[in-house]
Amino acid sequence: MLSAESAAVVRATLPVVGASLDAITERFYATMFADRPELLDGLFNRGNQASGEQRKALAGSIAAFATMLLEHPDERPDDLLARIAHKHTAVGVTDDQYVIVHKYLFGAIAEVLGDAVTPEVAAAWDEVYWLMAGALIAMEARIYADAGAREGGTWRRWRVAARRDETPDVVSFLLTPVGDEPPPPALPGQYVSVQVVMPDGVRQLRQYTLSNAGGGARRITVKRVDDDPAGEVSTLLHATVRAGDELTLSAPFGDVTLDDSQAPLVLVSAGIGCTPMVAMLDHLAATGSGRRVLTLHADRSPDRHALREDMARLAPEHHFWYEQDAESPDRGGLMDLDGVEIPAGAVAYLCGPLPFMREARAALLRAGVAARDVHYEVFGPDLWLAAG
Ligand SMILES: NC(=O)C1=CN([C@@H]2O[C@H](COP(=O)(O)OP(=O)(O)OC[C@H]3O[C@@H](n4cnc5c(N)ncnc54)[C@H](O)[C@@H]3O)[C@@H](O)[C@H]2O)C=CC1
Repeated sequence: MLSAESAAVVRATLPVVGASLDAITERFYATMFADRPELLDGLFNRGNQASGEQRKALAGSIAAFATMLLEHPDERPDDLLARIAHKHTAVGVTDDQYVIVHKYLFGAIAEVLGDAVTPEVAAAWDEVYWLMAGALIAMEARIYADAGAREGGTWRRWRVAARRDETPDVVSFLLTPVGDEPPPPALPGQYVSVQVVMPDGVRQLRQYTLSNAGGGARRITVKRVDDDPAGEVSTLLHATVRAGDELTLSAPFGDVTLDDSQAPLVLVSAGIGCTPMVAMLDHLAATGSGRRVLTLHADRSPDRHALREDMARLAPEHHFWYEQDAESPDRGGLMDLDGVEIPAGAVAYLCGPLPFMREARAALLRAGVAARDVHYEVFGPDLWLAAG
């Protein structure tokens, strides 16, 4: 909880800090990477750096955290922090990196805001930073322990047992662990980081949701993204990885996982957002679940619908929408819940492009699903902006 003195200072300075956050975070990353270029090798996503997405995410998260501390001084936004903590553990963040970030972030604040940063102002924002960092460090320690791993050290090698081209731009890799050590368990809905060495020698990581229940062999399903620097890892995996190759994967992380109640489920996805849904369906089938599951998926066309056969086989009660080439009983156009009976008391999971998720969430709320029962995760660093 923020001290009363700091709360007053943070409240008074939030408008000016908030208005300068973009400049502050730009300066922060520039100075940190100039001094510590090794952080760009195997930790930060350079595509998101180039586009400014990471900067906006950091600025958004600080502003959101400070605002929540002021509005709800007795609560900690654990749900939002947990989302970040899982992403951090998936890339291997370690405690000491919070000290590095602190140094460059507060250097940037002093540089951008100049004389406005009195010792009182610096101390109050320092308290905000360490409240957030302390909560994340504690959560990350627990998540690493649950994954049976040392801090930052969940990487292990997996062999590509099979490569399957699903659609013109989506490929699945079926992976088996290298060595005898049993892999940490995966929950349906979780993702792994894949670490690759790019042609220029720099290591890059990306997260991919597991697209099967992940007993012995784990599957990831990757869409090629040609027109965005952040897509360089997916495109490299498509172009170069074949059966017999090895890949470096983190343990599975992510807190949007299938709940274990008996409430009816509604799985709502579009495009490559099919992956967690197929993992959940695979898990329900593997465990002989008797739960009612309604699966709804929208895509460009049947040919572009990755894992279409798996989804149809594992989801007896499903509706598919296609913008092109829809054939009955599938429907044409974008997803439209008119005429779809949503079971009472349902728990819903959403995954797909952000505008799709916004529409789908609103439609589910109109159909009577409680807001607390609609679960989703935004891929990439725009997490907080979407949450706010
Ligand atoms: N949870 C997340 O954050 C996810 C994010 N994405 C991101 O979204 C981007 C596009 O994903 P793709 O699989 O290529 O999707 P896509 O562009 O192929 O679209 C798939 C389907 O989503 C639906 N859709 C798209 N925009 C919509 C809108 N404004 N309103 C209603 N329905 C809409 C349409 O039915 C479309 O056929 C990717 O760059 C990916 O990173 C994708 C999946 C999950």
